Amino acid sequence: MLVLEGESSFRFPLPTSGVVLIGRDAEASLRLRDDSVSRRHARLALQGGEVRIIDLGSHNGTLVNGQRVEGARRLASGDVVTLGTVVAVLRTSTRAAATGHTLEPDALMERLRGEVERSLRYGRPLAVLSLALPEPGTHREAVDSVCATELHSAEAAGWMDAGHLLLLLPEVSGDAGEEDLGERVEALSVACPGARLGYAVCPTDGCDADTLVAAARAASDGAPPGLLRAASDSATRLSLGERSLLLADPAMVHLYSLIRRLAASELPVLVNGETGVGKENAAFAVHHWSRRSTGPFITLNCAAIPEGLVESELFGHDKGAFTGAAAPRTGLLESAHGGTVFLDEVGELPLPVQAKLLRVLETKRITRLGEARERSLDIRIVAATHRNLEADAQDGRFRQDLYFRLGAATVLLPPLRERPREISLLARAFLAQACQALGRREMMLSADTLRVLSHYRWPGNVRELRNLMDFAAAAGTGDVLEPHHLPTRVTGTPATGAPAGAPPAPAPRKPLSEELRELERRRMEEALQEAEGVQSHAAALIGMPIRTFRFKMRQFGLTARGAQRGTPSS
Ligand SMILES: Nc1ncnc2c1ncn2[C@@H]1O[C@H](COP(=O)(O)OP(=O)(O)OP(=O)(O)O)[C@@H](O)[C@H]1O
Repeated sequence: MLVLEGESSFRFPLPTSGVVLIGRDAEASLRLRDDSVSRRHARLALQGGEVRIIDLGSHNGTLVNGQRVEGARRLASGDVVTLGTVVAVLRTSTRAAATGHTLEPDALMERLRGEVERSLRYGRPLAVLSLALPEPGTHREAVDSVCATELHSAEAAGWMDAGHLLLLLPEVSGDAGEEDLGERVEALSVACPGARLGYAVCPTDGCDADTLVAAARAASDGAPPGLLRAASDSATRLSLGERSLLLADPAMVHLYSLIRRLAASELPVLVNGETGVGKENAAFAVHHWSRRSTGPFITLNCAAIPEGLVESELFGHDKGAFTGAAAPRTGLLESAHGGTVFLDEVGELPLPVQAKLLRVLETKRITRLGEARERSLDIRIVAATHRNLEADAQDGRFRQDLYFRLGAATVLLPPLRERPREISLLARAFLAQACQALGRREMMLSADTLRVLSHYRWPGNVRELRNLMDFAAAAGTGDVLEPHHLPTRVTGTPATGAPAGAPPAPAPRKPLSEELRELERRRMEEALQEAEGVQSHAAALIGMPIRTFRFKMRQFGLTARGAQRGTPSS
């Protein structure tokens, strides 16, 4: 029920059954302040989806749609109730009862999987709203009652555990100011003061049910009490000097708090993970958050240096130490004095160099090649590898004592494919950066592209994603990045190749979904022009629900006047 009192309006969620006392009385369930309202003004009786209002002998009377209520009067959705100068509008009865919406967790997830599929296939909006109770188990009845009165028939809700309710909201895009989401949030906040709410939308925050639920839950858990947070706002941006990192996956967030703790110690750290996963960033974070942050951060990729040169690179040499050593040279370890050395691909270090490195770490002293004197050295080592160093140490490919020394603290970074929440987030951030660097207009990722990216295995991890977005920004001509702009290794579409002398192959076809989307975009543009930019008219012209129309306008980068922000590249 929407209540308008004085200068403000608020929503008052009605229970499915029971009695609601309306008035200025401290005991009234719907407590009003206006002097025109009697202390015990009226009573609502709710049962089996039916709502009746009874005037309790109020001084100024109760009216329904302008008619004075005598005795009990049944209310229908949309009825306007006047209590003194306070007005209340009822919205109910077209909604199904609570039991129809509240599902068991498994059934809810099954339903969400279906909704995600539908959303991706037809480009329809879908939002997942998570509510975290202030105390598990409290306010459940009030929240259930809101679900019963507020959910449309296509929507569903369910308790995922004692403290979290999940709502599936098809056709809700989660846009700022969107009435549908706002109303739900307001009603839930009234029913459960202090509840934290978060939402995720498909495909921006995830292209599968589990990712969306995780994103919505993370957003609700991170929201301040009584407030709503979007999953897209719940990512953490870490600024490490000139480096900027985006973290959204809970595992990554926890790993970076571990790194922050480790940074405070002087322990060597071993970072493990596939290529391009962000190992150097993690190593830099150790340095940045340590007392050494004002000292140098020196990187050596052990795999990139010819075996014969590694030793002199690391330890330095005296003049004439070997053929070609025309002048004395400071090694990398020495030049990192007071700071941190990042030894990337440490597993590739030759065994004799490993022995020498271990000695340096143990004695904190270094001897240049060809020199007899030792110099004291104050460095911290952060090493990284994509290999299983423990297995290498067991098999004798890596010195066990050095492995124990370097791996005193180990940080294992998960591959990008295991952080689905971060794929779309990083893709959008990298694409925006690349467009800015090229001085070109911003590009958007279509829903299909997000889906393709979320299903790709990312063998090159974050680096591959960054390179891909750089390529897309440089090569793409339109404002929307579609799957056919991506390399075939990513889309999985086999390249079409014809043997020499064969008749010319027909023009490669685009997937039907893309052709349909282009047709849809064209029709929407035409409709917008015909309706002279009035969106509701344009939507009506092509028989599209206005909310879907608005959602797709943003997806396609269409403006209200029907002028496209750029020509689609095809
Ligand atoms: N969370 C993140 N946010 C933003 N950029 C990231 C993130 N993680 C990695 N990157 C970027 O991805 C690229 C690869 O990261 P990085 O060099 O740290 O990976 P790596 O694991 O050390 O790679 P390699 O195995 O090749 O040494 C870099 O451009 C880095 O800035």
